Amino acid sequence: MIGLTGGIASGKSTVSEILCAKGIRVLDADAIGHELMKSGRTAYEEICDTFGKGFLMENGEIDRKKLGAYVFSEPSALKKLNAILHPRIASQIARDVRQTKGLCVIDAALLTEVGLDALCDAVWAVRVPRELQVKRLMERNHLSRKDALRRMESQLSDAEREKFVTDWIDNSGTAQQLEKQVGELLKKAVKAWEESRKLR
Ligand SMILES: CC(C)(COP(=O)(O)OP(=O)(O)OC[C@H]1O[C@@H](n2cnc3c(N)ncnc32)[C@H](O)[C@@H]1O)[C@@H](O)C(=O)NCCC(=O)NCCS
Ligand SMILES: Nc1ncnc2c1ncn2[C@@H]1O[C@H](COP(=O)(O)OP(=O)(O)OP(=O)(O)O)[C@@H](O)[C@H]1O
Repeated sequence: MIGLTGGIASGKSTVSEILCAKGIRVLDADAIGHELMKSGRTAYEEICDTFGKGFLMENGEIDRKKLGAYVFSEPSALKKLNAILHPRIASQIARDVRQTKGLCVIDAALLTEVGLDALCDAVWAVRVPRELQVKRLMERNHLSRKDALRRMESQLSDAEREKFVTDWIDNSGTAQQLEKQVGELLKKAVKAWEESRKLR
């Protein structure tokens, strides 16, 4: 199992796309979180009880953009949302991992915060220089510089990630340069995985 992490808008989804194109199964923690907060799920009820019906869209689903704008401006609210979702995301991913036979990658910005690093043999992290991260985040999410910085500051810094990362992926260059790095890391991971299978 490989953990894929990195700051917001560093390029994890872009790396995941490269991996998927190479036939690797990727478990996307953001997508799993989105599924878990849909109406009918227990997290939905807890989110409604905690944050009120003001965060619902007309169709009754949670308005993630509105909820995101609120929680990223209010640390105590983010803490409450994390307490509802993180244990559920962790359990769902642990279940998915148990059902996976081949090499698999967990894409999660909050890999260690959710405790998913415990499932991983290696942790890859994507990084970009801070200003480039701000620029990509502002452009992708149509955020002001202030809001982009707030979201970045709600996460660990790359210096803090250094403690648990086994391999860094530099995403300050072109798509081709990114693909080359991912290809090399994947070769190494496939080899390690095949070796470990021989020992089982
Ligand atoms: C705040 C929410 C509603 C915003 O939804 P939205 O669709 O706009 O964003 P999305 O889920 O795609 O997340 C985008 C990025 O924001 C960052 N992010 C998301 N949640 C958090 C968080 N709790 N703390 C810090 N950064 C976060 C990550 O870099 C993530 O990749 C949503 O992110 C959420 O429910 N977050 C709590 C669950 C969580 O921690 N998910 C990430 C698991 S790794
Ligand atoms: N090498 C690159 N050159 C230019 N733009 C890039 C590059 N890699 C990624 N991007 C762009 O940067 C933005 C952030 O990338 P991406 O969505 O992959 O980040 P992420 O780490 O998955 O974000 P999140 O933490 O929000 O899930 C996207 O708009 C993406 O198209």
